[in-house]
Amino acid sequence: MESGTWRLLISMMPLILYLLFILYSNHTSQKSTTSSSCSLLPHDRYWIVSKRIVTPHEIISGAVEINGGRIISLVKEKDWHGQVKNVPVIDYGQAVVMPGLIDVHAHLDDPGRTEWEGFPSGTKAAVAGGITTLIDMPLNSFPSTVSEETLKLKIEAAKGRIFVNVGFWGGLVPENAFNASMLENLLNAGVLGLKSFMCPSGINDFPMTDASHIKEGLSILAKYKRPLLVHAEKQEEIELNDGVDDPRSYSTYLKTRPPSWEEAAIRELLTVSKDTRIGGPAEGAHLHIVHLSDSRSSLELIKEAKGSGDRITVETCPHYLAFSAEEIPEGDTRFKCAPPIRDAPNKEKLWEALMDGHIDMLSSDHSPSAPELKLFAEGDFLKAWGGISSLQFVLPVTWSYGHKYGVTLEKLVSWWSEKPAKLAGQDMKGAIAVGKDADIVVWEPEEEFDLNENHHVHLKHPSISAYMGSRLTGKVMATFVNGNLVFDDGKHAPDACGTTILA
Ligand SMILES: NC(=O)N[C@H]1NC(=O)NC1=O
Ligand SMILES: [Zn+2]
Ligand SMILES: [Zn+2]
Repeated sequence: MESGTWRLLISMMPLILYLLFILYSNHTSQKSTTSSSCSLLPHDRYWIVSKRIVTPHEIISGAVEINGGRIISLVKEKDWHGQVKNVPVIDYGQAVVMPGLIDVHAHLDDPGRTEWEGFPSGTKAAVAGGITTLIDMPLNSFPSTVSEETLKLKIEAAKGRIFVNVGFWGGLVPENAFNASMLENLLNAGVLGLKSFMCPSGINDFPMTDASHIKEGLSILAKYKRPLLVHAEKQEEIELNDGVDDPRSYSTYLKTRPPSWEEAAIRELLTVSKDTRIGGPAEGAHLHIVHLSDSRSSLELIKEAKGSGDRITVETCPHYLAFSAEEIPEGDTRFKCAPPIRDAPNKEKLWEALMDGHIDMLSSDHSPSAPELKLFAEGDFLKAWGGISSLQFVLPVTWSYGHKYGVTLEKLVSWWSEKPAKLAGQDMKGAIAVGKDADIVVWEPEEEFDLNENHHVHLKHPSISAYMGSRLTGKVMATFVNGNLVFDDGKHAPDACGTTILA
C-alpha cells in the first residue's frame, strides 16, 4: 500500500473504531431484549390473535403485532390475510386481549418489611393477576420514601426483583412539606407524584399532614405537573361503650371510623384543591383522593369540586365494591381496612358512581402484613393491622362483582388502565394501540374458579386475604410486560425483568 493510503487509513481509525463499537453495542443490546429468561416466548417479534381485542374505540377481532416491546401494528381480521410473513402467531381464540392493569396504589413493603410482602412475591402476584405496572406507595417499607436518598434505596431494592414495571410515589410529610429543596430533590430523582395521609398512617416514620402541608406540596407539584394522592380521613372524637361494643364485632370497628371522617378530610382538602384550577396558584398540580369508601356526602363534595374546575380525581377499591359490613364475620380481621367497608346501600351507590364516571378509577390498595399482626386468635378489629390483601385478584373480583351492575370490558379498561396511566403520567401505557408499550393481559371472562388452596396464589401470605374461599369469574391466561411473556398458564418467566419507572 502507498504511504498516502496508510496515512488516510490511520487518520480514519477513530471513525472506524467508533463504527465497530456501534455495531457491537447494537448487537449486544438486541441480545438482551430477546433474552429467553425474561420471557416464556423465544421471540421478540410476533403477532397475538384474538376474537376480542379491546382497543380504545372498539372491540375487534384481529391481531396485534409486537416488536421490541412495543405494539407496532393492529389489524382487523378482515384485513389480516397475508400480513404474517414468517412472524410467529399466538392465537388466543375467544380470550380477551386488553391492556395490562395499572395499579396506582399498592404497598410492596420493600425494603424493610419484606416479611410482609416484598418486590418478588408482590410482582409475581401482580402478573398472575394481569397487572403489568404498579406504583408502589411510600409507606410500609422501611424507611419511608420521603427523600432522594430513600427513593434510591427503593430503586436499589427493586433491581432484578420485579416481574412488572414499578414506579414510586414519594411521601409528603411534615418534614419535607415546607422544605422545597428536599421535595424538589425527591421529585427530580423520579417519583411520579406524592402521597400524604390526613390521619395517622399506622407507620411511625410517615406522620400525617394537614391542609397547610398539602397546599405547599401542591404548589411544588404544579411545576412538575405531577399529582398528590391523599388518604382522606380526618380523626374526630369517638366514644365506645366499654363492655357493650365488642372489639370482635365489625360494627364496633365501623363506629370508630364513620363516613364523617372522610367527609371532614375532603372538606379540608377542597379549601386547597381550588388552587389547582386554571389560573390558580397551583395550576398544573392534580389532587387524587385514594380509596374512597363513603359514597354519600364525601362523593357529593368531590362532584362539586370537579364541577368548579378543581383538578381532582378519585379512586375506590375492589373490596369496597365486593363486600359489605353486614356480611363480615365476627372476628374476621382479614376484612379490616381504612377507611372501613361500609353497609350494602353504600356499596350500591359506589357502583352507581363508578358506572356513571363520578369515581374515576380503581386501585388495589394492596396492604398486607405479617399474619401475626392480623391477630386471628383474638379477632380484635380494633387492634389488628388494617389492610386488604388482594393484588392477584383485582381483575376477576371487579369483573365478578360488577356483573350485576352491567360492567363491560371497556369500563374495565378505563378504570384499570387508561385512567391510571394518565394519573401516573404514563402516556406510553394503558391502551392497545400502535406505538404503546406491549403490556397486555389475556384472560377468559367466562371461566369460573374457586380461590382455594389448589389455586396458585403468589402473595406472600394468602391466609390474610379476604378473597380466599370465594368463587370468581374471569381467569388470567397470559400476561405480557414490555413484550415479554412473563406469565403463561400458571407459570412465570424465570427472570424478573420488569423495569423501574422514573419520572
Ligand atoms: N399503612 C397502610 O398501609 N394503611 C392502609 N391500610 C388500610 O387499610 N388503609 C390504608 O391506608
Ligand atoms: Zn390509605
Ligand atoms: Zn394504601
